[in-house]
Amino acid sequence: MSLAPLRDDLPSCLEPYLPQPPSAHSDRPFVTVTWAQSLDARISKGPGIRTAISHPETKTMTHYLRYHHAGILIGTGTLLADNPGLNCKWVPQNGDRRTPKPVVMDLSQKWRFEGSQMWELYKKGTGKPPIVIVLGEPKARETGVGYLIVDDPSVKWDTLLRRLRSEFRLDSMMIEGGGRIINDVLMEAGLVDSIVVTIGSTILGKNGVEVSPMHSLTLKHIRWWTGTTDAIMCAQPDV
Ligand SMILES: NC(=O)C1=CN([C@@H]2O[C@H](COP(=O)(O)OP(=O)(O)OC[C@H]3O[C@@H](n4cnc5c(N)ncnc54)[C@H](O)[C@@H]3O)[C@@H](O)[C@H]2O)C=CC1
Ligand SMILES: Nc1nc(O)c(N)c(N[C@@H]2O[C@H](COP(=O)(O)O)[C@@H](O)[C@H]2O)n1
Repeated sequence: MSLAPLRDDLPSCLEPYLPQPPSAHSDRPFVTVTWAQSLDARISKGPGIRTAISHPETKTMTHYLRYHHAGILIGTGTLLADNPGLNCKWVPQNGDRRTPKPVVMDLSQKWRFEGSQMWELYKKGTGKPPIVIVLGEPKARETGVGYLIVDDPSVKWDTLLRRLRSEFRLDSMMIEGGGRIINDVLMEAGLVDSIVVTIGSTILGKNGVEVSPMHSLTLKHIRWWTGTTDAIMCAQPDV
């Protein structure tokens, strides 16, 4: 799949929200939470249903964000439903290719790298093998895969992100979903640096997976971009 061109005005719009050099005062990565939602705040038609929301030009924006992050993290629901590639297909004019390290949650070890879309992209040389978050020792270690072993089935985001930085040197992390993960991390005070939301001109209905955290969240430094059919909102949590 080739990408639509990146719209000229997007880099300057996104620039203040891109990862900053690692802070000497923090030992967690720079964290961006990003997703594409419908007008009724749904990110898919239902659990386990891969749903296209973004217009090709906002899909390219997502790949531009992937270009600027060291890692990209998704939850088990998304991993099993979407079989995602999680690589970066956007290439700047100078040809400097970069792709993030996928980080996937698979606590109960149901997923295999071999045969997945990530594996296909890795074999083609256009994607990296993932870090898999597992509960307890991995049942089988797959070649190329890194394992982040947790001993508590309820993962603490702050601890997890710090470990991704200290053990795997990932100093910026893009969290793409799904619903449970986004709703959880948005509620963690001081954990999220930037929020980038694509709003598609579609309505997905009550059965859809919703982005709506437990409590309200105030945003600051808000910026909007409008495209052919979608809008993008960039912001920072006001904590
Ligand atoms: N439009 C968009 O931008 C995106 C849409 N999606 C869609 O979202 C849907 C999946 O969302 P969800 O079902 O909410 O799944 P999810 O991807 O958020 O994963 C939730 C699962 O991850 C595990 N998990 C999450 N937090 C955990 C924690 N703190 N400790 C331990 N385990 C934890 C649990 O197994 C939980 O059931 C799919 O339909 C997918 O297509 C996913 C990503 C982006
Ligand atoms: N930006 C965006 N727009 C949509 O309409 C989407 N459905 C998603 N989904 C996310 O992208 C992942 C798929 O990535 P690959 O194209 O396979 O690399 C999917 O797993 C969701 O995280 N994103």
